[in-house]
Amino acid sequence: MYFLGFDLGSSSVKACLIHADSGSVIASAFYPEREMTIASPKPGFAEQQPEMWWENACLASKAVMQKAAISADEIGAIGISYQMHGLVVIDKDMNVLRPSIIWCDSRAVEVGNSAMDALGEEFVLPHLLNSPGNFTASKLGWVKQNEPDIFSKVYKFMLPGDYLAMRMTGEIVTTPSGLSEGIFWDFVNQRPADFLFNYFGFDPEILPEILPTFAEQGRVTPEAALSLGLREGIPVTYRAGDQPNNAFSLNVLEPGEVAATAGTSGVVYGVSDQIKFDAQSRVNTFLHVNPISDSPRYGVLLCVNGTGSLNGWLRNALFQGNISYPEMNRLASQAPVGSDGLFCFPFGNGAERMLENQDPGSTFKGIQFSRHGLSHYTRASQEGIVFALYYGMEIMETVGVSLKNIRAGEANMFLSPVFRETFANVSGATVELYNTDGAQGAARAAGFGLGYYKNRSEAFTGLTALQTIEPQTGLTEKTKEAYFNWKQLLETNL
Ligand SMILES: Nc1ncnc2c1ncn2[C@@H]1O[C@H](COP(=O)(O)OP(=O)(O)O)[C@@H](O)[C@H]1O
Ligand SMILES: O=C(CO)[C@@H](O)[C@H](O)COP(=O)(O)O
Repeated sequence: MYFLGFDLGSSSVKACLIHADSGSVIASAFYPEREMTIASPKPGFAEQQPEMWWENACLASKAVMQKAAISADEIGAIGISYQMHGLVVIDKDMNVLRPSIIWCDSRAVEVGNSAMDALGEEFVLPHLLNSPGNFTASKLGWVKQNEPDIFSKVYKFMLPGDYLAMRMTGEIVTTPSGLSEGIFWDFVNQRPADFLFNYFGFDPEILPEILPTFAEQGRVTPEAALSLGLREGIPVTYRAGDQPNNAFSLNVLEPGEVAATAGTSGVVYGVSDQIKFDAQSRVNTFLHVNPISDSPRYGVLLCVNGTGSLNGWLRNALFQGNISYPEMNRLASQAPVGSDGLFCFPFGNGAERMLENQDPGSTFKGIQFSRHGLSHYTRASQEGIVFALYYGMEIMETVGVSLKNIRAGEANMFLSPVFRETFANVSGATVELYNTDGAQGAARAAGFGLGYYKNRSEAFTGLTALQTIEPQTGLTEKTKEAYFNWKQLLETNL
């Protein structure tokens, strides 16, 4: 038997087919080759067309099936991971009513702040663990206030992964973890937050059916099977936001375990069995996904929006697309630690939660024409992203999350030696890089959702640490000094 995982990222849709018993990857593919478009029709807006996600999912699925050369009858289940906090709205015929307002769109910040003021922090925080901020509920509130004609046609709202699953199965379903990432979940009453629906004036009927994360959530329809190159009737048995899913992929399930990723966004994610939250919502707490524990697990997450998005922007804007990421990494390694005093602030991809939803834009500081060249720009960008992540990690530590040992997939910006070494040197943490990614994790999770795997060792057979990066004596001092200067500049300029 095989399991098929999809990861709907902001840059591409990845698909991965694994063998159920050995856990080995049979084939993987992603579409498109260059990052998907994020449209910004107005400053602070970030939108993607759900149809584009579906088309790329179909291409990735067909490519995997072609590479694997197995019969689709042998696929036991499908799992889905997806970019979080986005909003998709559909009418009663399942037509999408407007482009998706995605996670890094900043338009709803004021809507969320007004909700927080009206409902009162003392009430909101214990129930939602976060401000409604810029999350899905506030985005839906924005549509209601600004696009009443569209809002009046909304039959259901959903998260990006719920949409992908709907296209596969025809079922409109979500999960408690998904509702928590949308800030629709009341942690006190362990159900959708009625008071928030009342505040925004949302009819509870627009909520999709709620099913567990690991369970059958629908079966591939004949029409979808044709588009995906699969067979009808394969069950979808798992869906989760890409950050809890990244943690799952790395077998980060229990308290004290920590995962990281550096895709379009960069995230550090710590698991806890205690409710921990930041009163300023600079780091966020959502329901984690854990198939082996009867009691809830929580994921405390810091997000830097401008991670791979900055790296991709540099590639396109500075190098006009004529360079590969490995070449950029080589260039970065030619500049010294601290980039000879060139500092980059990577905040050019929407409201940064860690900066209390300010959107200062990205800046390079300290440019000296006779000293700095392309290698400095490339290194300063990678260092700036790591410093921003570490700035958030310091906040996580104040919330009680310990960050000594961090697991990540050997993927995205963790492929860059400068990036991963700077990460270990500034944080003092040991970083373990594994042979996995979000699509592979979603495939393994589908096996849990089907009931095929019963425990961690069955589900994670073949998951291997490829390398361990320890802080380097001699470089930690210099890296920390560069971070200290970066942080001072950030705080004086905010
Ligand atoms: N070899 C590499 N070195 C450094 N960064 C890379 C490399 N390959 C890809 N990336 C970065 O990873 C980003 C894509 O990561 P990915 O995990 O696919 O994102 P998402 O899940 O958001 O779609 C790219 O924008 C790019 O900046
Ligand atoms: O907002 C967050 C996490 O809270 C982002 O991590 C999104 O989930 C998008 O992820 P990528 O496209 O960067 O994987």
